Amino acid sequence: MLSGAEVAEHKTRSSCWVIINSKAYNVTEYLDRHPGGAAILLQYAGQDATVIYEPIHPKGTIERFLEPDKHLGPVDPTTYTPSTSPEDQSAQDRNPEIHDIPRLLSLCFSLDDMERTAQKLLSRPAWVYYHSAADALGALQNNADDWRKIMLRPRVMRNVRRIDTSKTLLGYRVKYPFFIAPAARAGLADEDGELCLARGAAKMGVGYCVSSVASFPHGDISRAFYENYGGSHGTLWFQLYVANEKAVTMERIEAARRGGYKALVITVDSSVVGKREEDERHRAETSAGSLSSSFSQEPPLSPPVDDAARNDQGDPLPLRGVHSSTLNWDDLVWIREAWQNSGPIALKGIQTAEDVALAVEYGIDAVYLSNHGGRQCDDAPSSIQTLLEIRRFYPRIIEDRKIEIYLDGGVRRGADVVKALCLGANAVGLGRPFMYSVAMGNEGVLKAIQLLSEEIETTMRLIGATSMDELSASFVNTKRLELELVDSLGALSLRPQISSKL
Ligand code: HEM
Ligand SMILES: Cc1cc2nc3c(=O)[nH]c(=O)nc-3n(C[C@H](O)[C@H](O)[C@H](O)COP(=O)(O)O)c2cc1C
Repeated sequence: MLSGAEVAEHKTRSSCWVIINSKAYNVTEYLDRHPGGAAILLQYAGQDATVIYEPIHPKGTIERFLEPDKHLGPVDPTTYTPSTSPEDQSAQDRNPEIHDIPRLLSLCFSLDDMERTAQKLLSRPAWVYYHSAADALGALQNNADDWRKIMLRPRVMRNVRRIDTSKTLLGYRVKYPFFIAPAARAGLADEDGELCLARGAAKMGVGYCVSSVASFPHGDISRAFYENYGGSHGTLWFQLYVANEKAVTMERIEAARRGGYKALVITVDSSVVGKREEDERHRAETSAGSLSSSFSQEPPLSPPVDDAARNDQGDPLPLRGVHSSTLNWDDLVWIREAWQNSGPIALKGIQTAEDVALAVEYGIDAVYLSNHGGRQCDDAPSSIQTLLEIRRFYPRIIEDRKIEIYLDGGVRRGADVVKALCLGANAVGLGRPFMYSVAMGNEGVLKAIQLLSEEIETTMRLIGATSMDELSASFVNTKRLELELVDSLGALSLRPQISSKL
């Protein structure tokens, strides 16, 4: 068995070991391949990294990615102090009385109630990861504020006894005009993570767009969906992050095809990962805590200047360059080829009318307006504002239904969903609310869907609409938000396309 002192000797770029769950690993050769970058590994070189490793890696990551000969075996736990901190335990571990999920759910009357309950249940790293947003939180705030700037215009004295909320999304029937937006690492909230979401979506007949960065293999998630699928309502999409390495992207597309995912949703707003300070602060705090209690008393190692991870061509990646930063419209050619016509293709993260027009030109099936829940570009517009921009500058795109339009960001009420549909969206996604629901397991997911669908039906009755086809712009007053629209658009293409480096 190794000792903490032996591991601590390997703390440089030329020999880098880490301890995770009382086992040592040699990550020297993995440094430049590590998707989270070499710097973080070097920061923990020679030390226990469990506390930071656990919340951000799906189970089985080491077994999958690190060659067996790099698994160095157990480390004597008496020779170093494992880096767990009390605040990283889930509230359930700290307070065993918080375990009556049915009781907790019976006290939730809105998605906001569910969020407050989830905050009590989730571990601190999970809460911080789900809750955080970029920089000064401007885009996050826009998402919350803009729904309130649109008023409803209720029509009365219409027979609204029967309401039909069903729709066809990218060729598949769903019971409600909302879907579960892709969000990474549901496994932080519950050990069944994405499986809870897949079961819930299939049972309730809604859509689920599964993240590239799921806590479970994509085959297991689609199995959980199809085992619970009634055969008539519900659909499963695959969200694709285009990776720095083409081979990784091809593997993801292949997993989507094999798993029977019905649409490929390519995220296009993540050339770098946004600067999420709540997340970074928490990591820094836990890393400081773990260092003070761990074997080594040295301060964290600053990564050497030449430490930046590199892409397929050997170019250094941008800061937080976890996904491809060269992705451009030309790449759609090879992505389409790899997808082999297995279903429609959507672009997620579109934030301007110009890019919607380009997507139409490129023959894309759907645009998914989103600022990534305010986690990427700060001060980006809300998706509902982008929808108004399309209505003003390209009304034909909406009138002639040239492309399906999805959107997300800050949707917390049935009324928000109805507003988006009145303005021409096909359906809306919800990210955080569903991650919070997973903290309450399968029942939590069902409850979130139930709460939202009831609110949609109530809003439709109160404005006097009985089906999705009846929803129109005459039910909303958008004047306040329209005052904030740009006066004119930019050129469709700002500069000649750089040719793909992938
Ligand atoms: C020991 C072997 C390790 C392996 C095989 C490994 C593997 C991976 C993989 C596959 C990802 C990408 C996950 C995804 O798709 O998002 C990832 C991301 C990441 N890893 Fe590791 N990792 C290891 C150790 C560590 C350690 C010790 C730390 C920290 C001390 C760490 C920090 C991170 C971070 C910060 C990310 C990026 C998360 C994000 O922002 O999305 N990793 N790692
Ligand atoms: C914790 C978390 C993880 C996310 N992971 C992904 C992801 O893996 N892929 C992606 O395209 N979008 C991701 N998103 C963005 C969501 O798909 C969605 O755009 C956003 O959550 C919508 O805003 P909302 O949380 O206010 O509903 C993530 C969002 C959150 C909150």
